Amino acid sequence: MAPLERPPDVTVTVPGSKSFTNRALVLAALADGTSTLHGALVADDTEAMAAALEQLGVGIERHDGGRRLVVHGLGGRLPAGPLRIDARLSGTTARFLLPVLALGSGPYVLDGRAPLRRRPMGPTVDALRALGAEVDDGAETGPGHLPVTVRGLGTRGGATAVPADLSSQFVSGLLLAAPAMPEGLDLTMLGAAVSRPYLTMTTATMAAFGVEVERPSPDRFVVAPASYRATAYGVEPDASAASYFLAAAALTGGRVRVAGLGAGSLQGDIRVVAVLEQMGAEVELADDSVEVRGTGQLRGVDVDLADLPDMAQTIAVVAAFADGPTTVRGVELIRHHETDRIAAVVAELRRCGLTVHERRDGFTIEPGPLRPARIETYDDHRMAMSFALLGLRAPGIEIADPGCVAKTFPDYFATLDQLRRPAEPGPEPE
Ligand SMILES: O=C(O)C1=C[C@@H](OP(=O)(O)O)[C@@H](O)[C@H](O)C1
Ligand SMILES: C=C(OP(=O)(O)O)C(=O)O
Repeated sequence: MAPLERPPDVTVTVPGSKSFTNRALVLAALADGTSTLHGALVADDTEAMAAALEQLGVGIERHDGGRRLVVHGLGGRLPAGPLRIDARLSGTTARFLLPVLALGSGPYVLDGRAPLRRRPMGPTVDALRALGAEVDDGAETGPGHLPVTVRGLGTRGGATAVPADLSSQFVSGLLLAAPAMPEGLDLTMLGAAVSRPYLTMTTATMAAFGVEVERPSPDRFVVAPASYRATAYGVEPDASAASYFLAAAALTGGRVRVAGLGAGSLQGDIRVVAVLEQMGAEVELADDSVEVRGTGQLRGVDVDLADLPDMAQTIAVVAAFADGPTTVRGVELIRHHETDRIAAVVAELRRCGLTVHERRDGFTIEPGPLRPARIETYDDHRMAMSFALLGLRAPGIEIADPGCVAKTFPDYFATLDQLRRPAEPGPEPE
């Protein structure tokens, strides 16, 4: 990708939220009746979820290229096994589906591709055993890892404590299935919870499908046995996907607006604009749109991204162009994402010639001139999407395995090319 010839001045459209799409798919599947999802993401992560649910007997009609889904729910009744389900590379599919599988007799085997087999599943496995399910894990890759076999005849529900300092998805997945458990769920989080905004996204989506979650304390969730109500659900644009275009405005000195995403979003990653503003960009967060304007000035910052861990790579590439060092902290958990994202960011920015200091929970980037480099992406869509931004300003940046963006944003590079469009006409003179 050649550097931009002039700063962008565009409005871009990003696809639906992966996180909301996969939550809504699970709840529509558990509901009794027919739901419609509008604006759904069409990508590998969501197709993994949809295909898995179809194996469980959920009817899914795809319209408008898969962006509108008509889902015929099971009402919590799962077919007997044996079934083998492939979560591919999707952490949400794995962590959200395991508790769903514990609602059926099974046996169900949940597996995934090698990078997903490396990611932790132990907190969900332990919680499901505590709730009465029979779970065999680690036959091939060690305890707490896929493939995992589930038999749910004994699942009662009730009380359980779940570590929340490694991933928020273990808690989210158990909550999503909770109303279908005979005794419901009384879940207490252990440790310093990470990615907290995703927990709010979970309870908000559950409410949209008719189930309320009580929160007696910030770390405790109580869900009574209940039935989800089939509904029409609108998926908002993906704030994580939007971040790359908003960051592009900040690091090129241009203007980028993303429609359909605004101040009311529950997605924690919308908060990336506060970091871009701290670095020197101008930000306009309206009800139904977000706009970032680069000012030509970028300051280094010291930020804790524990609530928006997927933004660590986005901020890292902006930091490469700042006028001082940037430290990202509070994101040790991203070592267990698609790849060890801390090690990957450090290695690839060093490959570009920057001095980067690795921390246990993040990194410190010293900005400087970038040399041409072929960026390794480690099966990680966010490595590809974030590091591609370097090429908007620096020559000779090549992204290895660009197709890995299909995990959540198949059209990413076509959308990124829109930054080369001629400036949008300004308002007519008075
Ligand atoms: O619940 C979700 O939809 C997600 C939660 C987060 O996972 P972690 O809590 O493991 O960071 C996030 O990184 C992921 O992209 C999506
Ligand atoms: C961590 C991510 O996804 P998941 O955990 O759902 O695979 C991500 O999209 O950055």
